This record gives sequence, structure tokens and C-alpha cells, in this order.
Amino acid sequence: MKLGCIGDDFTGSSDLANTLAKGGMTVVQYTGVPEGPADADAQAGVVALKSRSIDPEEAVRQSLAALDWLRAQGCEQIFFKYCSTFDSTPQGNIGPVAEALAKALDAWQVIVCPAFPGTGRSVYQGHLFVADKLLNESGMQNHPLTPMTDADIRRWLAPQTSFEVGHVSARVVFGGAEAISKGLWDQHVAGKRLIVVDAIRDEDLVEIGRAAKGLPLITGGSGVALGLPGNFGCKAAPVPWTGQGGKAMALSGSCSIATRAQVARHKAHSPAREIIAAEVIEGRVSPMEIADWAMGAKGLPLVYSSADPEIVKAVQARFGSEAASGALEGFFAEVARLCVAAGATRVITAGGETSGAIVEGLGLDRLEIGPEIDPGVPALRARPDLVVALKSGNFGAEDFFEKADRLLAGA
Ligand SMILES: Nc1ncnc2c1ncn2[C@@H]1O[C@H](COP(=O)(O)OP(=O)(O)O)[C@@H](O)[C@H]1O
Ligand SMILES: O=C(O)[C@@H](O)C(=O)COP(=O)(O)O
Repeated sequence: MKLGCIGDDFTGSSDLANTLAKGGMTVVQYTGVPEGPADADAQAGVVALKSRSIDPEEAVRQSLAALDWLRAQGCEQIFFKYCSTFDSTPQGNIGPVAEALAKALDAWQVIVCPAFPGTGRSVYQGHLFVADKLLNESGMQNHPLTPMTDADIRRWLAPQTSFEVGHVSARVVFGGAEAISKGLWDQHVAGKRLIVVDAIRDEDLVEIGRAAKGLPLITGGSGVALGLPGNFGCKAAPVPWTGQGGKAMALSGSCSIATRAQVARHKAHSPAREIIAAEVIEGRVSPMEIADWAMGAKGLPLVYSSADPEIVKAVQARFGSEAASGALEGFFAEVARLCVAAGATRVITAGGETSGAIVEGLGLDRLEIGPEIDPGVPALRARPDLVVALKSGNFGAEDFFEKADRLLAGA
């Protein structure tokens, strides 16, 4: 295995795996640190952790364990994947994990680049934009777990790390790979170790990828991986896929603007069942009742707790945000487990934390990467009789759920 990746959540890991697979690499996504060796033919391996919103020390511990395993598989370069909206708090976990990996790898010029132009995320003058809005005005300021209230990535990252945070500006990036390498070196000489690199277009990311050739550690969103397959001699190629017939279902715990629009569209003409957080927390609704409903429903049933920011805030004020998230994630995982045990063969999930809980609950330890459904979301094969799609909160067109189901089924 040449490229070793550590993803801080499961949807994000499949987003990165998707970019690498489209670039022609053979990629496998692993759930947590595998016990055995990597697949013999994998050129890249993504160890998916659920470390984005946990205690920073534990996130570091898990990430270093993933690093040890990836190094033991012979990886020449390590990629730490976090969210293209830089989801983190003043405590972490992007800073602490990047710092620990850099120390372990003796990496000094560490690129920090969440840009993903294909989904509207760009970094300019160190500030992160979502389409035409600054990050802190994009809806991400209301995220249930990591509210992003400052678009200046340098300022947001600084309190998370003891390293100095540097910057390579768009003006330098537009000069191409050599100019970027010089920009990184200049920042290194100035004592900066985590270096935010501007990127607005895919071309910028390809040049940043070329400049990253040979660096021990890269950090960012999946966009900055665009140029990496080429560094390992791979060329873009169609990703093979065999569809899966049978019973499908969708589960959504994402409260993002994009997911709420997808839920609204789906429930206008397909079976949908809302999960009320208080009913879950107080035990007034059971996973079995919901699984029975989903297995009995026609078409693509959707089970969702996705709610507007005021509703989420009220739930968190009443029960505490960890308790609310934990209860809902556990509930979704159990519904998925019951449905798969009853014969569901296609499972579509929305939300990073939600998807992580479901994949862990289903015990899916290895995912093969299929073709892209919408930017950043691939079809995944978990077992000979089970395929899944893990949608990042803010990804996907409004008709994502039906589209994902068609592709998973082989259309
Ligand atoms: N109605 C709700 N009230 C409170 N919290 C919720 C509600 N619905 C979902 N959540 C929680 O919000 C979090 C959403 O995070 P996540 O699944 O990562 O979605 P996204 O990808 O949009 O960030 C999860 O922990 C989920 O359990
Ligand atoms: O980089 C991204 O935006 C995604 O790959 C990702 O990590 C999204 O996370 P969630 O929105 O929590 O699913």
C-alpha cells in the first residue's frame, strides 16, 4: 500500500476514497484500525475513524494507532482527512491530530487545505467559503456538534495547536507546483509548521497535490487528494460496479441545510417517518417499531430526525447535546441492524456521525469503493449481499436519496 489515509469520520473517508478511486487508485476503506494486514492489491487504504467530535486525547490515540498500522503496510505518504467545512472546536480535533501525526512522521511542511470546489468549498486569503458565503454565514454556524463561527481557518486552527500556523496565498498557488513548494519552504523557514494553503479551483488542488509529492503528511478535505493518484503513477479510470437488487432504506440524522432539503423533497412523494428526539431519549419509540415500518413500506422508505436549528437547540438545551446525539445515533444504528437482519440490501445514510454509528452498528469492517453518486459520495459494497452510500451532511443534489438508490441498484 502506497498512500495511507486517516479519516476523522465515515462519510468523509468515503469522500476521500471516492476521489482516489476516480483518479485510478485501488482503494479500500476500513472501519477503524484493522486487525489483519491490508488487501494485497490496495494502493491506498483509508482508515475511517469516528474521531471528529470525541475527546481530543482519544482522537490522537486512535489516529496514532491508525498511523502505526498504515506504516506497517508500507505506506509512503499519510493523508489526514477532515471536513471541507473544517468541522472542529477550539479544542480540536484537527489541530491535535495533525500535530501528533506531524511529530510522529517528523513532518515540517504540513499542508492544511479543506478546499473542495466541486461542492462549493474554496479557501481564499485563509478564509473558507461555502459557495458565495463565508463559512460562518453558510449554515455551519448552527452545526449541532461543531458550530463554525469563524471563516478564518488560520485563526480557527491556532488555538487547537502548539505549532505556528502559516499561509500560502492564492497568488502563490496560481504560480503552480514549484511556486507552491517554494511557498511552503518559505513558511517553514519562518517557523510555521501547519500551513493553510489557498485553493479556489480544481487546477489549484492538482498543483498543490504535485507540490505535495514526497511530503510525509498532507491534511485536508478530499479536494487536495485530486493530484495524488498521479504522483503514484495512476491515471483516471471508470470505477467498476455491480448493482444490488432487493430491499432499500434510507436513514438521516443530518440536520444540515442540504439534507433537510433532500428530506423535504423525498417525503413529498415517498414513504418517510420522522423520529422525534425526545421520544427516543425517553424510550417512547422503539427501533423495532421503526424497522418494521421501514421493511413494510413500499419504494424507498426514509427514517429521519433531521430538524431545523431551533428544534435541535431546544433538544440540546433540554437533554444535553452529547446525550441527544448519542441516543439518536444509537437508535439509527439499531434500526439499520434490525432492517439488515430482516433482509435489507441497500442502506443509504445521511450525516457523518450518523453514518459512523450505523456502519459500526452493522459491523461493516471493510468497504469497496464504487462509482460516484453525487460529488463526494460513492456507492460502496460492504458484503456480497449489502451495498451502502454514506452521504456527508451538506453533499448531494436535492433528489439524492432516489438517485443513490438507483445507482446502488445498478441503474
Ligand atoms: N432532531 C435532532 N435534535 C438534536 N440532535 C440531532 C437531531 N437529529 C440529529 N441530531 C444529531 O446531530 C448530529 C448530526 O451530525 P451528523 O450525523 O454528523 O450530520 P452532518 O453530516 O450534517 O454533520 C448527530 O449526532 C445526530 O444524532
Ligand atoms: O469534506 C467533507 O465535506 C466531507 O467529506 C465530510 O467530511 C463531511 O462530514 P459530515 O458533513 O459530517 O458528513
